[in-house]
Amino acid sequence: MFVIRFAARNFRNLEEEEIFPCEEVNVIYGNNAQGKTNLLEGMWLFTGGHSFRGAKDAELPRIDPDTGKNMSGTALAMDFFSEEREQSAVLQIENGRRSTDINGVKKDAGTPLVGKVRAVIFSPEHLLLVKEGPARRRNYLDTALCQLKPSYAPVLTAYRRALMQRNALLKDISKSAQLSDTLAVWDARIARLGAQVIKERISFTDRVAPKIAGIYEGISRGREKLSVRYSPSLKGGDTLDGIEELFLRELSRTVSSDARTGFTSVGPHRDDLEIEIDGISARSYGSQGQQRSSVLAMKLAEAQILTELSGEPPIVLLDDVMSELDRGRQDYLLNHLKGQQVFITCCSPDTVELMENGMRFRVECGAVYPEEF
Ligand SMILES: Nc1ncnc2c1ncn2[C@@H]1O[C@H](COP(=O)(O)OP(=O)(O)OP(=O)(O)O)[C@@H](O)[C@H]1O
Repeated sequence: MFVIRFAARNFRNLEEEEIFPCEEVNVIYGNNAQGKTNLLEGMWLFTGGHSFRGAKDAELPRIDPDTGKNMSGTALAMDFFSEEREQSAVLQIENGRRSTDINGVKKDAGTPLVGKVRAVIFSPEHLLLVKEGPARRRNYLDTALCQLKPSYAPVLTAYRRALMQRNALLKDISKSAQLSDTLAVWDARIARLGAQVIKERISFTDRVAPKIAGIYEGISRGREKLSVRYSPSLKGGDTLDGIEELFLRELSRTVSSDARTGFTSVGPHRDDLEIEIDGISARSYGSQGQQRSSVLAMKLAEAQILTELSGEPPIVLLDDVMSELDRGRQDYLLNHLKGQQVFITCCSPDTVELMENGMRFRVECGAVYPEEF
């Protein structure tokens, strides 16, 4: 899919702006705090999700510089090509509430947009995927899997609920020992559901890992190798039954220490995705540029998976991705991402000069100026 036209009115610092991007790479550049990210944020909202910056809807309308209050009439519009036809959507935000108009059908909510416009976003916050602890990496796998396989979400939710119940029971067992009989019921449930979660995550990782490796090879110009591997807290067990059996054994082996802490110490909620560059941990040893490149590769691989899923590539939004990348890596992003529409924000006009094709837009004080090559 691709965006044909995007317009914003009274959104953040954008008063009344409209762009007609190209189908390939679009660079949005300008000094700090001019409105580049605001533009990407506006486009992202058409996925039906929350702001990728964690902003509340009430923060999105333009603040009147005279009164300091939110202005009314905040609206975003997007014409896009998807499912072999031109479509249009309008998103209005008033008093912290969203309403939509999709191809002329009005709805009093933002949710009807979900699945209409598909996008992948990289923002500086996503660097935590490599820099922080395993929870963010598990979340990367779970989010992708929920999109890829609708049957995964209920299994994951049921696992989390069962885990909470078991943890609550563990805390009570320390006060009344006869409750330990009930534990077996939860152990059986957790082992069955947890085995499914692990199995799905392993097969997703096997599917996405070669894509991530291939993209990283392109970004680093073949100089470095990135590998991602699922790292389960339960070692061994290949089949669903095998993992379930192993899980049950481990739950019973760790029960006394778990009862002391009130927390289940083994299972998919403790697993990780190992990310290594040339055989060493990207988290512990990776440079800023390597960590950035790793997350980018993971995000671009997510776009490839979404393409396989829906039959058309999502739009790719890359916010502030260029800093800390050398010219070779910048060149890859500007000139070698083919077959999908990309929006990249950056500050430096020097970076823009590397572009061989595509469109560029300069942003200044909330105004967007398309520029000729
Ligand atoms: N609701 C709002 N109303 C008016 N202005 C806003 C609103 N929200 C944010 N801004 C202004 O938008 C500007 C920030 O825009 P944005 O985050 O897009 O910057 P940017 O161009 O991406 O900068 P950087 O390169 O530093 O990331 C700031 O000047 C901020 O005050």
